[in-house]
Amino acid sequence: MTLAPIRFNDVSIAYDRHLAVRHLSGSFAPGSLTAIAGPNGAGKSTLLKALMGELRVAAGSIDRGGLRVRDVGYLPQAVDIDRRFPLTVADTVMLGAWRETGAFGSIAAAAALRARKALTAVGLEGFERRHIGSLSAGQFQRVLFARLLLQDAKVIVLDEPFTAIDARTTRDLLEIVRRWHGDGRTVIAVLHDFEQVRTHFPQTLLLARGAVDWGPTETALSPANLLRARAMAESWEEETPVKARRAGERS
Ligand SMILES: Nc1ncnc2c1ncn2[C@@H]1O[C@H](COP(=O)(O)OP(=O)(O)OP(=O)(O)O)[C@@H](O)[C@H]1O
Repeated sequence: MTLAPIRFNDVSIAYDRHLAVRHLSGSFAPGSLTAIAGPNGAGKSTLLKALMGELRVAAGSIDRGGLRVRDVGYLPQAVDIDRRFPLTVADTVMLGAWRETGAFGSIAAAAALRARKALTAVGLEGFERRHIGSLSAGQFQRVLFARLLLQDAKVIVLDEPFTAIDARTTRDLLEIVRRWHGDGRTVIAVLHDFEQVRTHFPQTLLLARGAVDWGPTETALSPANLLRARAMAESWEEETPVKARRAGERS
């Protein structure tokens, strides 16, 4: 599996004129397993959305190493996924194979077989006909991992995949992440649990709008870096009132 790095070249991303990510440079090496960690509002989801082409960069550039966005396996945050569609578990997993079957084409028997295997791999054998709206949060996350298995992407991007997921499901899904890494795929995951990051993710981007550190996890999550990230978060929380106070002082 040959891949080029995914490079961020001095990337800034804005909502209106508010910069959510500032001057980020660095790269995800092919086959790397990287956590993106940082305080609330640090720009982690924003970064993934820009990587997935959902947001345009305000400045700088993202080089996806020749990959098309549709070739990346992407799992958005659970809150961004609508489960009210009248889809079965099998239909949802099959969406991972749309490149082979065509969005409206007849479903290839081979892909259907792979879907069943993927469901077995995530511990949901026999769930094919269940409606996705009837699943628990953990079961639904397993379905979405089965869909990623079917998609067979070389780069996999996960946004808080284990939030509100129980310990057993998390352990099973982390095992799938470990296998993806073993296959040589590039995996990037936004995570909040530092212990999980330290145990399972060799590389970390510690983000606080800008990069605090990006490299081996042990170094990136050093106490000094975590303090810096917290201080940066406090400074952007205070940004608006400080400006207002200064304006007031001058008048
Ligand atoms: N659609 C939007 N419109 C305007 N501002 C937004 C939008 N989405 C996010 N933001 C702002 O951009 C900043 C970064 O948000 P983002 O969701 O990327 O952070 P995050 O690091 O993923 O946070 P969390 O850990 O809380 O999920 C925040 O200040 C947020 O309020």
